[in-house]
Amino acid sequence: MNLIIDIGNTMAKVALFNVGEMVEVLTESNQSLGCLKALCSKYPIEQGIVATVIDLNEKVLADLAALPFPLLWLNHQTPLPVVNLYETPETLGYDRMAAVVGANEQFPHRDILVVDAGTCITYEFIDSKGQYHGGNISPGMQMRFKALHQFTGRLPLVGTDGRKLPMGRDTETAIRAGVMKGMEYEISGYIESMKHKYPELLVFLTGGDEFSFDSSVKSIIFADRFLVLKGLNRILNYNNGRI
Ligand SMILES: Nc1ncnc2c1ncn2[C@@H]1O[C@H](COP(=O)(O)OP(=O)(O)O)[C@@H](O)[C@H]1O
Ligand SMILES: CC(C)(COP(=O)(O)O)[C@@H](O)C(=O)NCCC(=O)O
Ligand SMILES: [K+]
Repeated sequence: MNLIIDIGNTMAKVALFNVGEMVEVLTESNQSLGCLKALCSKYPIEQGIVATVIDLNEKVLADLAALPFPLLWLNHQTPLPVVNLYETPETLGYDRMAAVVGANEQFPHRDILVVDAGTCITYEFIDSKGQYHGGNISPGMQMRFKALHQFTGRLPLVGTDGRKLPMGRDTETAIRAGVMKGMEYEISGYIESMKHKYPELLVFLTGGDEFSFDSSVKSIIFADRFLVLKGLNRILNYNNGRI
């Protein structure tokens, strides 16, 4: 069995895969992978992979070093099942690469846009030849709410809970709509503009931020919350015997 660890700027996601099947998944703090010990005693794990976009603290590093099986640290030198055309592979966040590897595994000969809505919203494009071209980095939902509060004199910190209107009628709904409708229009805009260039485009939506889509593009969207984990599992299997 494979241990898959995706450490983001907000949350760590840890999953167990038995060949291609995810048998368990946990979301927890990215400051203490407390679940590792329990998982190691619960499953016969043979190997693991870690992708992190943050510097890990000493405790997490020690816990990972103590794992009793080979661990692949995903980086710019790791062999990949797709072509990486990103011009700065050494600065790429490999959660982004894992997301397209996961999408490409499901639809290997399609042009795909992956939208990952987490701390940041990232937009990744991989073409039908399996070439990852890169994409864009945009503020995530919580970052938008926090920024409006932190960088203004009087705006309150607003969250997703509460009245949702297309156009705000008071300070709270104005901020909530500005963030949530802004994200939806941004995402729809990317999809619409990319569909002109790639008419057969498929779209994956992943990441921890759930939000409804009531725009016309819903038909070509595949929601797959575990896309990064699936991509990491594929990369680990692709490197079998090389760890
Ligand atoms: N248990 C949780 N704790 C914190 N945020 C959560 C949780 N579950 C979902 N979220 C939402 O998911 C977002 C984090 O999504 P995720 O894709 O894990 O981010 P990242 O990969 O950037 O760490 C947060 O911004 C928050 O809105
Ligand atoms: C863009 C990101 C912060 C997204 O991370 P996340 O939202 O998953 O925490 C991460 O992929 C990253 O640190 N990237 C490095 C810069 C780059 O990808 O070019
Ligand atoms: K992520």
